[in-house]
Amino acid sequence: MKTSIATVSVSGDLREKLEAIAAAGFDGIEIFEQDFITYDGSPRDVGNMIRDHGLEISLFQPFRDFEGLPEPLRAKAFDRAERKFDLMQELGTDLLLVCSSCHPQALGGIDRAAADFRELGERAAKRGLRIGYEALAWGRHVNDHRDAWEIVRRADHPAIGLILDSFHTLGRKLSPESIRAIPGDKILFVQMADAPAIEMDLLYWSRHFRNMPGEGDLDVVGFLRAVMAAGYAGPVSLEIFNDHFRGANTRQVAQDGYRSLIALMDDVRRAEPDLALGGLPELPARVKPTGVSFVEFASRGKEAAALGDLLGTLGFARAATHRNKDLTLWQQGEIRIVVNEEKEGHAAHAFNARGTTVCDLGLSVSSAQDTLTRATATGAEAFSQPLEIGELDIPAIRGLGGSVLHFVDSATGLDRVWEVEFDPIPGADTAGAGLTHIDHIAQTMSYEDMLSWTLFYTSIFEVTKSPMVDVIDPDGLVRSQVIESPGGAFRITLNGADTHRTLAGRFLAETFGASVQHLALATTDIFGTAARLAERGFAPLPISANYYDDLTARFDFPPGLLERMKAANVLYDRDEKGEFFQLYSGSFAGGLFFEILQRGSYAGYGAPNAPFRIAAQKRRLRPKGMPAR
Ligand SMILES: O=C(O)c1ccc(O)c(O)c1
Ligand SMILES: [Mg+2]
Repeated sequence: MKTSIATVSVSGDLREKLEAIAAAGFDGIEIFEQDFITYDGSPRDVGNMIRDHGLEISLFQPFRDFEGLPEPLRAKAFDRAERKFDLMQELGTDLLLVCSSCHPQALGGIDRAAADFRELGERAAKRGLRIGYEALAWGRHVNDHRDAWEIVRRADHPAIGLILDSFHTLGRKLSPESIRAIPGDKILFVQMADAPAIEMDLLYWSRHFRNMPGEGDLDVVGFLRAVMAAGYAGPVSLEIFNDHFRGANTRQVAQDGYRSLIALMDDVRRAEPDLALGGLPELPARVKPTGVSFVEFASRGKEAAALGDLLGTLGFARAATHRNKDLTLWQQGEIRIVVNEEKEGHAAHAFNARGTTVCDLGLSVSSAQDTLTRATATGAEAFSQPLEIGELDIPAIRGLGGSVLHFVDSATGLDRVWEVEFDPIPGADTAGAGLTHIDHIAQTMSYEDMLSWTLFYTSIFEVTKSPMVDVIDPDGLVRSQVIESPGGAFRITLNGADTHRTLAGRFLAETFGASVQHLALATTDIFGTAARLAERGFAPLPISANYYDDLTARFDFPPGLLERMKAANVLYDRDEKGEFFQLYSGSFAGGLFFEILQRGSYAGYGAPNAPFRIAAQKRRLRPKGMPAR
């Protein structure tokens, strides 16, 4: 299975596109006519430049409004095709994509179209070229792959075949199952695209909202399964028209594309084990995360002391120090927070760039090595630092935003790192204020990066993603999406900020693009924990009295509960499964904060409370006595 991508899918000029596509690992490209025309170089030079990047030209496209035309338009269409054949031969590609006609004068009729294609096939064959016919979802007469196939079948010419595009089939809610019956060698090319489930005009949806397989809501795996089951053996290509991608970082989009394609082909291979799908790298199945092993802050000096004070008021105990490095382990229940004050290495760089920041996350997984193998096979960069004697080699990769993700398992003893590399501090009370484990980690990013991050997690781990929800900040919108493992042992919330004026956007600006903005720590007794935190001098985020007045209007509470929540600045929500309580710390280090929650069987994240929490945080940011802007 060779990989390919249409040049329209990434930003930049043709040379920038090729560099990024080649660096990401693709075997070939579909050259979009527009990208060729806007480039200042002869077709031969362009062909050579593409091959110099180690890429094949899998296809040239699109050729529009060909079939079903009355004379003299018909003759003109053939002349146009001959000009494109010349160009293809100079470029060095043998396959042309013809998309179904949208021409106002195009006539219907399967036999008429088949006759046109037979003649085009004759002309193409003379030059050793091939033609693939694709049904656009909005084609004038042909907008269904089954009709396109019937035309190809009746054209009955060796140089004429079918091109399938997942968007045009799935976007129209057509079942891909009929593809299984098409002879595989008559399918000349396959384009893959996903899209978010939004009701809108098909053409507009396709040209602006397509995204990488796995980033949207279409059943792209079901589609490609049907194609492979038909016996298709050609390249699997991405053709993504997306407004954000057109303006985004070229390399990032190309890398995301490669990641999505490898994960997709692997899903198909697993779903159709009887098919021999050659040429795909062996990679382990998605790995199940079983929790968060540790969160590591880069900090130093006074900032580290302030962070330590805050951790102390939250009930954490200094539990151990590293034998070789300037690392302190703070622990409470199963929660481990490492404070790294090293002057060299990754954490030092993170601190120098951003101040106190979460520089590393340790995830507990079933197999650390499998996680590393799968992550690097899908394009992640392995990360390592020099080890001293007695230190464990914990597999790690670079996450997005420059952070590092470590994978810890018990099978190979990596979870013993605390005993192996650290000296315990005697008498540490790790029961603390009753915080038991990390419920979730909240990562903030610019909205444009959200699809990337979601794909990163969903392609490596066995997790599901929730629908995106809007969180209203007084100064803008933040979009939030949850990634969680089955059973919820591992949960990440991704928050995409549109502007620098939102709390999330401000955090990004102040920290130069850090990612972890808050850690949510679980207790089974929110009021008991709140009381113990108060004893330690913890100052919760004050919540307005109006919030509690509104709560009484929305919910019925047993006597006394509302007063207890109000006194402890506890926020409340409820779903069919249970009740949810949360309270927050103030912010530190450019906008980091902690959340403390009691969830029981409640499945959400308190989204209805987010606007009130954000408003409360913003009130505290404003200097005293300053009116609201
Ligand atoms: O939007 C279009 O016109 C268009 C062109 C070529 C394609 O392969 C396609 O899927 C869509
Ligand atoms: Mg297409």
